[in-house]
Amino acid sequence: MLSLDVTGLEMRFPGLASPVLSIDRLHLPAGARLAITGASGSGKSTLVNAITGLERVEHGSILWGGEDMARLSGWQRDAFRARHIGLVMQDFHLFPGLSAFENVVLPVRLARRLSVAEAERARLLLDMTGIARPAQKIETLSRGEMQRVAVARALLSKPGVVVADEPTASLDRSAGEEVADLLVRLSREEGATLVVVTHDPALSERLDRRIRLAGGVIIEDSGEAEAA
Ligand SMILES: Nc1ncnc2c1ncn2[C@@H]1O[C@H](COP(=O)(O)OP(=O)(O)OP(=O)(O)O)[C@@H](O)[C@H]1O
Repeated sequence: MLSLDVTGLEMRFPGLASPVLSIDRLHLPAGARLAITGASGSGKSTLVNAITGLERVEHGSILWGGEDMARLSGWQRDAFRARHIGLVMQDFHLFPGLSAFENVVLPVRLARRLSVAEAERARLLLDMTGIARPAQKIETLSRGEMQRVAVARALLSKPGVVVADEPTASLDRSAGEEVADLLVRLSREEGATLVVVTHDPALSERLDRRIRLAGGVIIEDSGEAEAA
């Protein structure tokens, strides 16, 4: 599992006078579980894009276990993400035409030959996420099942951190609760730090710490005392 240290982070976009994100300091110990909340436009996705390396950071540092994401080139960030960060997105990002199993192993297969141990782990993760038929075509699964496949895929390479962006937003309540359960339980069992952007109180309340953004600034932090 990886710790996170964000220092002096400022994200700006062309044409905007002020930064859309401005974070002086955010420390997350390895294995912590953080919820990022805030109104629409408050900077949640920009923060996720910065800490996962999807967006280039020009001001500040983002240390995952000591490695500064802000100093890596584009392809180095992609490699770091593939190796260390499991991503779960609101709209699943699964590939139709492929089975549940094929979706879980696709990122590995695109990078290298799938080992017997990885194939075995993919089957185990699908079992742990309650997907009974790994050969079922992904487009025939329910939305809740699709997101559970995405959770299995995120965990396949034993990432040190799992980052989920609104993972329950497009699910009904019971499917959302199942996915929330899985994310919290499996990230703990697999020893991954967990960072979740969510509007869903049922999910954020299950995490150890909540921060709230407004105008790109952290305005509430339930863990400020411990983190100081
Ligand atoms: N590429 C961009 N160019 C210009 N402005 C941007 C860009 N991306 C984001 N912004 C602006 O940055 C601010 C923060 O956006 P961001 O998507 O991070 O918010 P959010 O909290 O994730 O919102 P939501 O909950 O609606 O997804 C918004 O005002 C948005 O318009």
